[in-house]
Amino acid sequence: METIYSENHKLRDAQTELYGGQLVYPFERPSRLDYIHERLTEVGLGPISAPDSFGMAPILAVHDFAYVAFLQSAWDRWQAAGFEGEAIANAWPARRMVQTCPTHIDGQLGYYALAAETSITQGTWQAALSSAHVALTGAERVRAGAQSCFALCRPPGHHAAKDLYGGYCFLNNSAIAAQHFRDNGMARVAILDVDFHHGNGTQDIFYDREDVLFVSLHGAPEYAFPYFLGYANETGTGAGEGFTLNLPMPPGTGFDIWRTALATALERVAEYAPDALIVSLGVDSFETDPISFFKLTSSDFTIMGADIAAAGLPTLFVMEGGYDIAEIGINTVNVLEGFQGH
Ligand SMILES: NCCCNCCCCCC(O)(O)C(F)(F)F
Ligand SMILES: [Zn+2]
Repeated sequence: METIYSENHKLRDAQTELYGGQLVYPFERPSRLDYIHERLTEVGLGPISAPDSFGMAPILAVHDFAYVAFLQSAWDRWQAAGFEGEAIANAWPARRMVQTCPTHIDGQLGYYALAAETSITQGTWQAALSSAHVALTGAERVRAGAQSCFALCRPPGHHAAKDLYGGYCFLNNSAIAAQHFRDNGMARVAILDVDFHHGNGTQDIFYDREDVLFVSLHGAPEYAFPYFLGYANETGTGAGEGFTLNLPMPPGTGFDIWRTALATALERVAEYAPDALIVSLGVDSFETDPISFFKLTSSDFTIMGADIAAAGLPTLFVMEGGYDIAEIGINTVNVLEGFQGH
């Protein structure tokens, strides 16, 4: 299986994340991809190629123009406003307030942020754009006939909506790839999100559409970020009714339960009969992930990959989360090796 990868991810090098009332070194750190890259090379999964550039059109096919303009200028405007630290939202249009975008950068951060843990820093925009181009290059490989491809994306994307960032995400790589498939001849695309966290952004982007099926296995929103989307009763709206399937699971869920949910998810995918499958691949369902509460083991990830392969669909894997960094390489590549059958 070929991997698409760019060193540009290192331009996203935030030094602070708001966690437990403290500013800590971010869980979503550049070294995550070093461990995955090292494991890919160690097992010889396949060639590792640089992304092509796709400009801004595929990004603007998913994200609002004003939001993209905000992301491009936020850091410079934050600095120009005289703030010392990294750009972090601290005020939101909460209940019964108006959803009007303010003029000041401090207000705009809160208007566009869905959470406060994620800072915007020098290089964040460039890294996010490059990450989307990694996903698009992987999509092109699948379009050109590859049975599978791994888009080693960083920063991740599945929390980003058309006009929202947060949860370490800025541009929704999987959604951008799905829209690219749709804009280039595919009638139906399925997105399977196996990251521990609900892909609220991906769900939101396609929620009223029947041409992209969204299926997610994740920590129950009563207990897990993003908390405010991901319930089983969210099934789509309008033309999209029935084209969102959420499979939330409680703290302590192990692979036996998790695998049953995967089987349900893959049944829905088979019924939908898409032209391609995009897997939002986070491995934070791992038993010792520091910010999650599922109990999958490293060998479970191999079985996960094999189960996904059984769907028999052209498959684009898009990297999302995973924070037990010493194990992220093994766990991620186990999925890919399991998918390939060796
Ligand atoms: N007390 C825990 C607070 C966690 N706050 C942020 C969690 C973000 C998860 C990001 C991710 O893993 O879903 C992605 F795939 F997007 F990277
Ligand atoms: Zn996650």
